[in-house]
Amino acid sequence: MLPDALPPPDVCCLGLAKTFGSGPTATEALRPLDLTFAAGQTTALLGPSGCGKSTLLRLVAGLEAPSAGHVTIGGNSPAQVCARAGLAMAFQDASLLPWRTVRGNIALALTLARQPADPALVERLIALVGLDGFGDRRPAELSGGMRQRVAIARCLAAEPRLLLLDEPFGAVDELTRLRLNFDLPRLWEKRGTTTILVTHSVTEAVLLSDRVLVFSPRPASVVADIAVSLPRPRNRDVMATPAFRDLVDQASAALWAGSLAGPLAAE
Ligand SMILES: Nc1ncnc2c1ncn2[C@@H]1O[C@H](COP(=O)(O)OP(=O)(O)OP(=O)(O)O)[C@@H](O)[C@H]1O
Repeated sequence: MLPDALPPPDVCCLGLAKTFGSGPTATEALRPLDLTFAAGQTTALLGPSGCGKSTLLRLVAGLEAPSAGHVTIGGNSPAQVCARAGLAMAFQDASLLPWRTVRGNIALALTLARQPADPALVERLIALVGLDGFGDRRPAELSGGMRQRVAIARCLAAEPRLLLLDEPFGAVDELTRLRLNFDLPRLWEKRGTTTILVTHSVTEAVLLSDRVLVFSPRPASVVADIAVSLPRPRNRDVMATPAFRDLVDQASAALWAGSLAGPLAAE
């Protein structure tokens, strides 16, 4: 079955916990968490560095095994969803194949999803992420921000129903980042993608998402769950509204309060 035929999934985390290692050197990254990410929604995860956001994303992607609890994606395990190419993830580090061109890296996502080659789609994605004219370049010939944009395009190629983005715009320049913040949600909305996004930018979290979850310092627990019901599509005008600024203030305050309550406060 092509992923197109699949509905966007709910993601449920039940008693999900992760400790790396054991004994005195063990690192408890996640306390048991119960969380549901609604189908078709975009949720941003905000929290101090090292609190466990990437670990949560990796558990949802099935790249790490939980120490306790489990994840279901539309009722299936992460492994089952991966096998049907229903899930794609973009990491902080773009992890492209160095011997393939931009075009080749993006097209590979279709091959891996056992979908037919679609050169026109690949060109549209290259344009979407602002890389017109760079389709024949190899990763080593691109800047870090350009490589991240290739990784985003690759993620979108197979039209996954679940998109996991781990600081995907970290190395992207401010102007391009803002443009991607406006353009990408339109694509997700059209496709009804369930999206979970880790970002360090409070503004970006509010701009992109339907919900912002703010985490405490490690081991991560949710300190605020903020609904973002700003109208879509969002643009620069939305950012100037009192409602937008109020949401940014709420998320910043929760981040700050969470950090004071957590282990960092004792240092
Ligand atoms: N494979 C691993 N082995 C041991 N410890 C790990 C491993 N992966 C993550 N950790 C630890 O788990 C904790 C959470 O890491 P994680 O990468 O999830 O944080 P994060 O919130 O995504 O941080 P950042 O915002 O800086 O990317 C950290 O203390 C980290 O050192």
